[in-house]
Amino acid sequence: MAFLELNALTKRFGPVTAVDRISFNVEQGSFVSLLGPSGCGKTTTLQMIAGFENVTSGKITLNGRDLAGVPARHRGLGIVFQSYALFMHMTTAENVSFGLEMRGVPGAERKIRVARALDLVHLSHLSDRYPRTMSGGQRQRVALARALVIEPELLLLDEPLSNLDAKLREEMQLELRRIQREAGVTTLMVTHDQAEALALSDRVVVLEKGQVQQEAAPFDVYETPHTAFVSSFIGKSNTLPATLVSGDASGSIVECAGVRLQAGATPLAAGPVQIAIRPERIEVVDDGAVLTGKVSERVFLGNQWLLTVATPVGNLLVLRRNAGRSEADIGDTVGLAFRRVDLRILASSEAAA
Ligand SMILES: Nc1ncnc2c1ncn2[C@@H]1O[C@H](COP(=O)(O)OP(=O)(O)OP(=O)(O)O)[C@@H](O)[C@H]1O
Repeated sequence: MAFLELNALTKRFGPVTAVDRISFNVEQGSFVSLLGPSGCGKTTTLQMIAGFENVTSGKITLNGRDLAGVPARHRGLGIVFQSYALFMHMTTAENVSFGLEMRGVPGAERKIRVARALDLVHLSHLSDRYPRTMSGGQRQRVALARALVIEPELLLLDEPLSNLDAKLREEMQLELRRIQREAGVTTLMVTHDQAEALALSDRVVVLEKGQVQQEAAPFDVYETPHTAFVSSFIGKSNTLPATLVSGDASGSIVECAGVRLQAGATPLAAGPVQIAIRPERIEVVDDGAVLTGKVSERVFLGNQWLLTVATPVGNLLVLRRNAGRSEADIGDTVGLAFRRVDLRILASSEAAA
């Protein structure tokens, strides 16, 4: 039995089904992200686990315990929200200590546990400071220490880094992972940021319109997306409508805008499909081009160039590593090539509907 189990969890607000029969597991000690666009039901799912929102149907089991009817304060959870909601009139140490006081933990033990939690988040030197005198990243650490000091069975994070600027956010991602590992706490994080989910998680659960689209390790979600939605939501992807002419476990042939292309393996039957290829899997080549096209846009990203190439099958994004020399320019004709396995066949959304 998994540590946290969601079984056909459903939430309806009147006619709106916000969460639609969601099922997934979280193993003890692991870090799982619930990832999806705005309005897909992430926060509602988290709120049901936390006990802040009633469940319409389905079941949540934590460490073998059915959470139905268990009030939020008895669920043993640590929670960090997007706005850290620190007590502004309390110092760092007082903020962290508060939850222990509420639970009647004696003073001497409180002191030891607060010191340990502050040490974990590297904030021991700021224990007497007030939140208003601290940076966003430091406040975020206080919020984490406050959630962890009660030694929760499960840590719930709702967009915990989204108030931080880009650079700090990257730093805090690494910190969050270190803290989670050191504390050994089972963690479920809600985010709309795919890069954050990939960087932090052991497993990613991708949600769309209240339903689980895919649940897998970050590498697998990126490399083998199950649907066109997952393919385009996680990383950049060129996704085009096509017709599957023939295909099996060894490879396939597709037709896209009248052009026949070799593609990867597929279990799907001949008919309408979508094809998807990552921009970094397309090479610009002098010989052996699969497609030829004209560069219509060029963006310099520092470590990479992002080209848009108008080809007979449509516009394709092509990502090239910056090797310290100039890149094909707007108006240039370029040859493009890719491995057939990198051209993935996905069920067309019309066919799947
Ligand atoms: N209290 C409510 N009453 C009615 N509808 C609600 C309520 N809370 C959420 N919803 C609806 O449920 C759906 C899912 O909302 P939810 O907040 O869970 O999405 P989300 O994925 O967390 O989005 P975001 O990233 O924007 O917070 C949305 O259509 C939302 O409008």
